[in-house]
Amino acid sequence: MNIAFIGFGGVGQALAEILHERQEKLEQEYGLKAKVVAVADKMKGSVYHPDGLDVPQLIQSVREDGNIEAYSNAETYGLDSIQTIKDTNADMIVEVTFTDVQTGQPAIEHCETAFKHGKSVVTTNKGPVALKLEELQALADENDCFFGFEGTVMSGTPALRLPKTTLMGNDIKEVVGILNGTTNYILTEMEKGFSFNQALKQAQEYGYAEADPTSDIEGYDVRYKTAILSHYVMGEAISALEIPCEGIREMTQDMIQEALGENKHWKLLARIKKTPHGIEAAVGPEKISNDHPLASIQGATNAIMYDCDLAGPIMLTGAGAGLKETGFSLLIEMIHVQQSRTNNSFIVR
Ligand SMILES: NC(=O)C1=CN([C@@H]2O[C@H](COP(=O)(O)OP(=O)(O)OC[C@H]3O[C@@H](n4cnc5c(N)ncnc54)[C@H](OP(=O)(O)O)[C@@H]3O)[C@@H](O)[C@H]2O)C=CC1
Ligand SMILES: N[C@@H](CC=O)C(=O)O
Repeated sequence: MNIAFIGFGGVGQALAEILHERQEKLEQEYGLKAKVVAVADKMKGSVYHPDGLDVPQLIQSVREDGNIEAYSNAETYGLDSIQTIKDTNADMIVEVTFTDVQTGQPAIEHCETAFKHGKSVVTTNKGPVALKLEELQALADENDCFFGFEGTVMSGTPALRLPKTTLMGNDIKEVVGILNGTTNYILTEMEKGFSFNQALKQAQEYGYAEADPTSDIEGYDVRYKTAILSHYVMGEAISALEIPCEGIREMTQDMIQEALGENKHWKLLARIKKTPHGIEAAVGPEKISNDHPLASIQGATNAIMYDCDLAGPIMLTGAGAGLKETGFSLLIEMIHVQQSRTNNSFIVR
């Protein structure tokens, strides 16, 4: 599998390191020979070598020189993201540029270009999936390509694959979840007495927050994830903009402490419900009591509850953000692609 990274920030670098560190195990256990052949980043430059790049040297160039082009053994430098997708020997495009909650660009164009050139895409970028899932999936299918996006909801915790595979046969009536690591981290830290801004700064340092954290704080990131769940898991496409959405910017220390005094916790919740008139979804802060299953979810951990008609309520909890965790969500997609290539079978989503 020849891999090209489009975007090489926290998540991209984390995945590159995982691929390098687990190289032997991936090959032995899953037959996955993953070779990083190209990286294209907006400000940090781009490198390409058809025979593969040396990952430790690549990471060193980025972290020590702040520039990918400090890497010394590439064949080609300076390709832009579209040229990297079209004109290299990569067959797996890892789209990890920032999520644009208005247009989904440039990631949508990256995905379209890849599929039109017969290349598969794995991404953690919510824009293309929330805004263009149907069109992009159709284009991928038409060109015999894979489109993987597990990490768009709850990073490395399989919030999409679990309901689509393990819970098959149930009718999922309702989904409720804490779907943003940054805001859950902020709310948890505020309960310990830290200020909103101190907690946000820490979440940014840990790599949880979006490039523009407004998206986390105002709830837009959760709104996108809610749209993805509604479409992909609940089977009805709703426009993200139609989902009523309130974030946590107005949350004060007084509100947090008052809730604690009542044995309650503020949580930013996403709710998606099947009704006779179609899907109803909303995002907003709710004060929930100590005995609510989501009340104990702390820090960047997220959780989601699927209300299944046969299996009853099922809750999944795990990382909602984090670089290694999100890198893992991309790795699992690659392993699935490799296994389906090896077995000549359909991919288990
Ligand atoms: N971090 C997390 O925990 C999670 C992140 N995600 C999603 O994963 C994606 C990546 O996240 P993360 O790595 O944390 O974000 P970063 O901001 O660290 O990295 C994004 C990278 O994309 C680059 N970039 C932006 N535009 C372009 C472009 N047009 N062409 C090439 N490169 C571009 C940026 O370049 P430069 O900085 O040089 O301008 C930056 O290096 C985002 O979409 C995010 O929403 C999803 C789940 C969890
Ligand atoms: N900024 C997001 C990252 C994952 O989608 C979050 O904090 O959850």
